[in-house]
Amino acid sequence: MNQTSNQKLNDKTWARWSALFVVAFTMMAAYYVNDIMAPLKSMLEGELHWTSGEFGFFTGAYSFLNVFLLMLIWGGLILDKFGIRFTGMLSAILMVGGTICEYAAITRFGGTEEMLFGYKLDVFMASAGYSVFGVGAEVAGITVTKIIAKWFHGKEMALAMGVQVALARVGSQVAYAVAIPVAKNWHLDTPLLIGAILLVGGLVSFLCFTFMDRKLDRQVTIDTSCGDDEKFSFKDVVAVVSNPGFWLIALLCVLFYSCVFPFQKFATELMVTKYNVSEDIAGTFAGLPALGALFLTPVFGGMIDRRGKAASIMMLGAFMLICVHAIYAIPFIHASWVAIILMIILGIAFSLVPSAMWPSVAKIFPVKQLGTAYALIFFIQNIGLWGIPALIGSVLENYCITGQEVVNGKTTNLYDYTLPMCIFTGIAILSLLVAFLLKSADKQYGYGLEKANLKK
Ligand SMILES: C[C@H](N)C(=O)N[C@@H](CCCCN)C(=O)O
Repeated sequence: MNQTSNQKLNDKTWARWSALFVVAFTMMAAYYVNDIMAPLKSMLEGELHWTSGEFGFFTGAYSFLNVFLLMLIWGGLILDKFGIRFTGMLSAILMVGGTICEYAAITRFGGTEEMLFGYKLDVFMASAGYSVFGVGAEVAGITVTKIIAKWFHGKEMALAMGVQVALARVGSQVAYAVAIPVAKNWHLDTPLLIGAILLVGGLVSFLCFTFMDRKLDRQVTIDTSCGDDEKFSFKDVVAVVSNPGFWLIALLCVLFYSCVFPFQKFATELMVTKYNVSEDIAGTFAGLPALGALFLTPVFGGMIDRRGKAASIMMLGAFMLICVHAIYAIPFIHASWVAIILMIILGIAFSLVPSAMWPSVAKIFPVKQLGTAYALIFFIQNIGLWGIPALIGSVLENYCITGQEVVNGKTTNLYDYTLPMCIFTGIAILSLLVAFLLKSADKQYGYGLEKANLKK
């Protein structure tokens, strides 16, 4: 009896997993909206006359405010000052607001010739909305990591983090699979409208979480060690950036993710133009890495927990990435089955590296510096997520147009993707080099990355 009354809400399995699924739904909606415009690149070009450069600018806008206004750093500070409930709600509101702005840009001003600050009004406004959404999505990302740390402290924390990332991948995969069919059957803006509705659902679901979390806080003194330890402080910033492991993980993170997320944004068009995949299913192909990662991330996470070898696995993932991008770059291979197999291999790499990388952060830094480390790594990662799409879009527009085609009265460009794929291959080679340096640093500084997480 006494034992039951001392039990905190997160001691109950059903309660902590319900809390996880509730916040994971918000993140799933966020990942859907993050990826929903990518498969529509050619339609944006045909219907709204967006160039590849404009598409790249729009795609990179996700990270613009995070990088140039340091929003991830402020987000970290707000998270520590005002807590997970306030910050989570704030980020969900930013995601909804940004998406509504993006939707209004496309519906109200789509295809306009009006200019603002040297950009077409619709491109500028959609990018501004996507940028605000990006702040919400990234801050929500660190907030959810902290929520899991609080609710699963001393429990199945790694599994919970793996399940949350896996569920987020469902959002991505659905976005890639449905965007073109939905846009063709209804309107170009319908997939985004669905995203806005999902995000409102995500906001409501986060609101439900706040009630659960308030109840948890009201119960017998919750072990606050995790909350206090994760506070963002400038002393911790200095400690984190003085650690060589930080720079290697952050570099690997920016290089690896720059080869995956930005590549996926252009992959639908690559499938159609180079591998003659039908437009209706090209998005599903582009989303395959997310689908693979959905199943494999928890599996590889469990393997690494038991057997270790995280540094070697990051090297293997980076090597697989080089092979995938290098084969995509070969100009004379046009078989669609090759494209599918490469996407599956990319999915395996996309499961291997994150399931080894994120828990490694927890091995390199003490708990009190973890929140700071994650915020700074996300910040550096966002530099790549901003710069690489803009670079690829501009390269496509300036060097890769090979002709034009008219489909249903709408003119779109044809592109040769050899040069962009060579750029992705180059970045992947750098990521392997950094993964190798990380493995050497692990030997030198004894981070224990190759050791199993679970004690036998
Ligand atoms: C894009 C975002 N900054 C990111 O890196 N997301 C990761 C998951 C991070 C989980 C950290 N606990 C992803 O692989 O989607």
